[in-house]
Amino acid sequence: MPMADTGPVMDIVILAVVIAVVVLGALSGLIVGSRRKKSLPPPPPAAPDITAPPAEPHVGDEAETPREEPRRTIEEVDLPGGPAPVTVEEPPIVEAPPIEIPEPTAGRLIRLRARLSRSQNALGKGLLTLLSREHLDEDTWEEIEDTLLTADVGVQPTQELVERLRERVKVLGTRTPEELRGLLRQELITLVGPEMDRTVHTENAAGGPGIVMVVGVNGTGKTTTTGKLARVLVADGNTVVLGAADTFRAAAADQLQTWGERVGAHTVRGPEGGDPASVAFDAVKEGKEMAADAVLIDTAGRLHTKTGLMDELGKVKRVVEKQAPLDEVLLVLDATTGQNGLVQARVFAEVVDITGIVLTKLDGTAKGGIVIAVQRELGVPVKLIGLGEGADDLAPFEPEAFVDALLGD
Ligand SMILES: Nc1nc2c(ncn2[C@@H]2O[C@H](COP(=O)(O)OP(=O)(O)OP(=O)(O)O)[C@@H](O)[C@H]2O)c(=O)[nH]1
Repeated sequence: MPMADTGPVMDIVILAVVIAVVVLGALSGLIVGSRRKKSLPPPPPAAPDITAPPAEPHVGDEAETPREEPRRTIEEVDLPGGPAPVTVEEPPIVEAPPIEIPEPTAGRLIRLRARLSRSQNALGKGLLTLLSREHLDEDTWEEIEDTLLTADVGVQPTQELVERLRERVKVLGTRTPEELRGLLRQELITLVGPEMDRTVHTENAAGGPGIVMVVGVNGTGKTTTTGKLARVLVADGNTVVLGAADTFRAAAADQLQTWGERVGAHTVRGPEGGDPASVAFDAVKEGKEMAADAVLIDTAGRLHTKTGLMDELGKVKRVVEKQAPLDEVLLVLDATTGQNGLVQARVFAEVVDITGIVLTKLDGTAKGGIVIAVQRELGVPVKLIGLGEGADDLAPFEPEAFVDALLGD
């Protein structure tokens, strides 16, 4: 058989075998590669598993130097035994609010007399002008009566005053302006009641702090008056503890505390809406522990229902009196509310035994005669009067100085 015929066939067979070997080799390489890949450990998670529970801290964890810590240079590193740099830490300067020195109480009414100018014009000057008329006829006396009524003196006191004036003018005969002024002054002072005890009782017979409860409708100036009274007492050399028993409004307690801080008086307060009686109790307790001269208790004055008010004030009073009797119960009335003020006075007098009245806002009214009317209504003296929003605009009430201020110079 000739060799030339089988040559090309053999070439093809050889080529096919070579290709088969190469393909098999490549395939087996791929399989091994993929097996290797599958056997590699899974890569660590990029971020810690936040769903896992937090690991317990281990001893020494905190000792690790945080990466963020700046590298220290050799100069900054302490050598053992070397002098440690002394870093003196300045204590933070906490500035205590400056304690104010309130104005002395003596002569306050005289200083503030000009504040009564509206009452002065309506009452004092009005009456003096009428009395200076040439003929004091019936009409003039009626006008005098009207003037007194308009200034809220009240019906009964007005009639008394007019009667007495008429009588004395008739008896006296002569009527110089000075004489008339003198007569009016005397009669007004008599009407105001110079003999009444107007001391704000802050001394306790048993030697503990005097306990003063301040009551009145919200908005009359009750909290402000409690704060101002604290100043009056501090000005007279007393130490005072304030009880913010008006827990109905948190702002009222803040307001009282601010008043106290200004004169260095400690304020006892409770949670908003808390029990007023327990605040009052604590205030008296702390006042005793601190050996304070006086404890002033500011109360809430919601007049929604008389029963509610009675319950609340009655409870405060009872709870306080478990420790010591009340020395003073001051009713705060807004002089600008006129007859409404008298209605309030009646309600409060039924609830607690009022021992003194504070008439506020007398600076903004022509109705200074309310002093006379309210005393008549309650049979209780006006002890303090408010003549402005300033911290020391609360004056002890002095009948003579008051009448002089009404009549002007
Ligand atoms: N012009 C004048 N304003 C006064 C006087 N006394 C108090 N006031 C003002 O009356 C407003 C009411 O006073 P407060 O002391 O907040 O009244 P409150 O009765 O305690 O009422 P609550 O705080 O709601 O319980 C305030 O703006 C006081 O500055 C006063 O004698 N003259």
